[in-house]
Amino acid sequence: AAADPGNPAQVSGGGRSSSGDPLPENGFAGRRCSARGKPGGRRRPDQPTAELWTELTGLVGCSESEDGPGGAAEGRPAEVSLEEALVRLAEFLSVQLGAEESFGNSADLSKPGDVPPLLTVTGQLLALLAWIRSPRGRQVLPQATQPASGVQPPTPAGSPSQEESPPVSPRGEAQGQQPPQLEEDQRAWQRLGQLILGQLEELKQQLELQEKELGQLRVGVEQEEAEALLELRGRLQEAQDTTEALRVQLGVQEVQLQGLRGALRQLQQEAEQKCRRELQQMRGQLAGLRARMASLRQGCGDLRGLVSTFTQSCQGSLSEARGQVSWALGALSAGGAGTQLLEAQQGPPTGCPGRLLELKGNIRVLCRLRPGTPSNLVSLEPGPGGTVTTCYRGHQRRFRLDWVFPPHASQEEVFRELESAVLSCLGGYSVCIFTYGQTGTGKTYSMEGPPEDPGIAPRALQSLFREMGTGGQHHVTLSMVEIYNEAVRDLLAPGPPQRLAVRQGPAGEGGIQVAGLTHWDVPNLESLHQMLNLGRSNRATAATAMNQHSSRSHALVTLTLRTASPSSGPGTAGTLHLVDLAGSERAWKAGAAGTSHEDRDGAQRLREARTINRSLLALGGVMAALRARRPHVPFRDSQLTRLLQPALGPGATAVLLLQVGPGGRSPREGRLHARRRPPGPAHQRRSPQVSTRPEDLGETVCSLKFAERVGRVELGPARPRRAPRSGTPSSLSTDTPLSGTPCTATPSPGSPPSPGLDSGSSSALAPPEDLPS
Ligand SMILES: Nc1ncnc2c1ncn2[C@@H]1O[C@H](COP(=O)(O)OP(=O)(O)OP(=O)(O)O)[C@@H](O)[C@H]1O
Repeated sequence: AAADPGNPAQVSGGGRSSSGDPLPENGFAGRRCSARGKPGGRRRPDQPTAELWTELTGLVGCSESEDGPGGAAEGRPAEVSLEEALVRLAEFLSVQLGAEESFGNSADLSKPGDVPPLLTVTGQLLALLAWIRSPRGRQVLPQATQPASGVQPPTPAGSPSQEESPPVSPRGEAQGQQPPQLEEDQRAWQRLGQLILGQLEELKQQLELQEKELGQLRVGVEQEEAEALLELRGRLQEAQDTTEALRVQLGVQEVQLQGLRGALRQLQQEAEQKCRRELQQMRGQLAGLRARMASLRQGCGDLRGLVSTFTQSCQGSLSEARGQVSWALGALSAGGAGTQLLEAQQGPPTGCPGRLLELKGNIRVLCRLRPGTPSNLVSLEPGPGGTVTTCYRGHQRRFRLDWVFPPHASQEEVFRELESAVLSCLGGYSVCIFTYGQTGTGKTYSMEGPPEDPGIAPRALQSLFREMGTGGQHHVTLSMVEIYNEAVRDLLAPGPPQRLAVRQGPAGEGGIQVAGLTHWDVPNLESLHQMLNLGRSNRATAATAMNQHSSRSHALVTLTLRTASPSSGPGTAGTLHLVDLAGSERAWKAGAAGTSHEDRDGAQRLREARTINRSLLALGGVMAALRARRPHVPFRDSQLTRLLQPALGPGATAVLLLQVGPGGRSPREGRLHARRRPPGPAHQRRSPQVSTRPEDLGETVCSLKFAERVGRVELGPARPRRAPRSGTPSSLSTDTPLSGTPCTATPSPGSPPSPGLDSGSSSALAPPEDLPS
């Protein structure tokens, strides 16, 4: 149809040649050739629009050449029908339209002026195709293969009508005798062809334009793509670098995290351990505080007791003073004031020591720690109202005592605390000082002490004699006994120590009596020391001879101090008991026999331990009864308590010095110690090193318990005693002055008393005739 716009017959595919037409040169024939050269006749996607156009026009040319007479017979390209050509053109245009739309050049069909020519042309082609395929078209079209067929395709204006057009005759005839209708048709065809050609031209230009734009777009897109690709690659590289760096950082941070976690775990563990430790410490402190509170409560109770005792004592003293004053006034008014006042003045001295004693209380428990005591086992708060804390089998226990001496306390310091009690004997008070504790804890050291550093006994005697002066107002007597396996032996008796009988005194006289006990008059300090040495040597000799150990027996020294009574006055009789108690070891320990040849010794030790324990238990029982103010006090349960009855009776003062040390000797050690121990004063002996076994601490705890119990005992206010009018010395009895052998003779100074001693009276050591039965 494009080949010759002025010839509609060519468009309809009439079998004429296109001679003189410039288009068929590159028409369908060429297209056919290229279609053959390319299998399938498919158009390449990159084929430019100009080529397509050429191909299209070539198609029309081919069609025309095919229509020529005999053209197909000589190997010419196959005929293309008009319909096929139109179909292909429509296809092509619709593809083009699709391409335009895909570039976003879709037309706005609502405005008729904006409808693109390509769409109009395509629409007209489709209308033509529809007409060709319609029954009318099919009827007409075979005739239309001839130029004279008179086929009239539909025009945009709707003319000419197919029905009205006359039948098309062959071309030869039509050229000769063309009816006016046919001419009309031809003109219509020409107009249509021109219209189509114009539109195709316009289409071609648009296509070219679009191709150009497409090319530019492609280049732009490719450049953009390349740039974007480059940018993306750059970003990818950056991202990879960043990822790598982050990975490294992550690794480092993971390592740091691990370290931190480990540190955290360690910190947690440390904190837990610290918390546990602190908790334990706090528990210990709490337990200590509780114990302290309990002891404070107890101390409070004691203090109350002391206050009431003090009040009673004050009232007693006041009434006594009132009585004395009224008696003195009465005596004065009676006219015999001179002599009686003198006698009254010689009544019981109520000086400083006595009053101090009353204030301090009549049962006092002091504690002395031996040097070398491990502080992890026994710790203390020294001083008045001090405490001793033991740590035994993981349990801490605190004991409050009246006074606690530290390990470095001197003998002088210890005695200073006891001096007032000792001197109160001069005022008629009865004072008893015990040393109590395990073997090897320093009982003998504290009581006797070495010569260069004397203990309580020598200092007490010295102090008493210094206080008495040389006035000769006091009459001093001395007795010394030992209790071994419940046997009482007189250590000052002439000859080997004899067993003595202890009896209750006659009814009404009270107290106890020791038959045959020797009492020595002591004129001065030197004589006293000689007598004491005699007693110690007797004890040591006995221990050696009988395989005994001094610490397996209790030793009692009794000093009686009577004021020389004026003829009309009663005077006073004070007593000082110095008691070195046996070691407080338990029986199982003492009885733990070693080898077979030592079995006899073991049995002996066991018996000793039992009797010692029995006597100490009895002492504890007496203390408990006194504390509970029971009407019956079991003084008769042991020889020890019987002998101590006057010292623990009403109005007496008792001071218990508890010795605490690292532990005693084992029985085996004790035995060896006993065998090796030479006779002589205790201070001349050297005790072996004591053991520091923690299990020995059990003994210390028991001793402390005992001491604490004793500390709670109340004996009532201390009272001075009047000397009996009979003139006999008072020793172990309070109510009954006579309880032993009165000594009138005094051993000469410088020579210790002995059976052969002639000190002016041979009867001095003889058993008294008035010995109580
Ligand atoms: N405070 C102290 N300072 C220095 N040494 C002491 C002290 N206390 C005790 N000792 C020493 O400890 C050792 C044992 O003391 P001591 O013999 O007095 O004990 P003990 O309890 O009387 O024993 P035993 O019951 O066997 O007689 C002695 O060598 C003594 O010198």
